[in-house]
Amino acid sequence: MTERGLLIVLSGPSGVGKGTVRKAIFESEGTDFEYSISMTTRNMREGEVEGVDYFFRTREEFEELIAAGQMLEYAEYAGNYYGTPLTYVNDTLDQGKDVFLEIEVQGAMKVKEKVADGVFIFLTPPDLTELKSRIVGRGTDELSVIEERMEIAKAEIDMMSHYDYAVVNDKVELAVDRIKEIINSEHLRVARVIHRYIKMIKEL
Ligand SMILES: Nc1nc2c(ncn2[C@@H]2O[C@H](COP(=O)(O)OP(=O)(O)O)[C@@H](O)[C@H]2O)c(=O)[nH]1
Ligand SMILES: Nc1ncnc2c1ncn2[C@@H]1O[C@H](COP(=O)(O)OP(=O)(O)O)[C@@H](O)[C@H]1O
Repeated sequence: MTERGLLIVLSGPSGVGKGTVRKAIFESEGTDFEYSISMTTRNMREGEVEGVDYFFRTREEFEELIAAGQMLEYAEYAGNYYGTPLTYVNDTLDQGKDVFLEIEVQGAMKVKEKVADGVFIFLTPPDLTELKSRIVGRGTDELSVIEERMEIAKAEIDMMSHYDYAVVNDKVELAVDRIKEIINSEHLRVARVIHRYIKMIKEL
């Protein structure tokens, strides 16, 4: 039997840089894990590609998949559904490959209930002033929405203690290196190494 892969969950408040750091991780050298493409009901943005950035679906289609038990987790965020298709994650882990999710906090907490041995990483801003300037700098939100997002972000930051690791996103390259180091060290945890040895011994 193949050893199951690791499920790695990167989460954190809106605007902290999850998407930016995730893309930088996948563009960097020496990463050997699979990205789980999420499903969403939000409109496709310019430059986005179906099946690359997201699987874009209608609310009805999304709700059918929820009802059929086909989502590992989902959350409603800014008026749209976002979720992780279950089959891809399960099949890929079963093949012994690591799977990487980049999702918001509510969804990450649901995954934690289901996959206790996942690696849960919380990306934090250096401070709240910097978080606000990143949300403002993105230029997609009006002032009232920014204030609302900041309130949500504070509540999200309160969830940090439920995670295994907190990584500061001060500089993207540093955050990428820290996350890669965490994943490498998780592979070296005694329980996983013992499992690998037992398997090797059985194959002798
Ligand atoms: N729960 C959950 N959140 C997701 C999923 N995919 C993306 N998200 C999160 O949904 C939020 C909104 O994503 P998006 O609309 O792409 O906007 P942006 O990342 O804020 O530019 C981000 O915090 C993502 O991390 C998913 O499958 N499940
Ligand atoms: N380490 C960083 N330093 C400065 N700006 C950053 C950093 N990481 C991300 N950003 C910027 O912050 C904004 C929010 O990043 P984004 O990846 O969209 O966040 P999230 O996916 O968490 O909502 C973007 O404009 C992005 O370019």
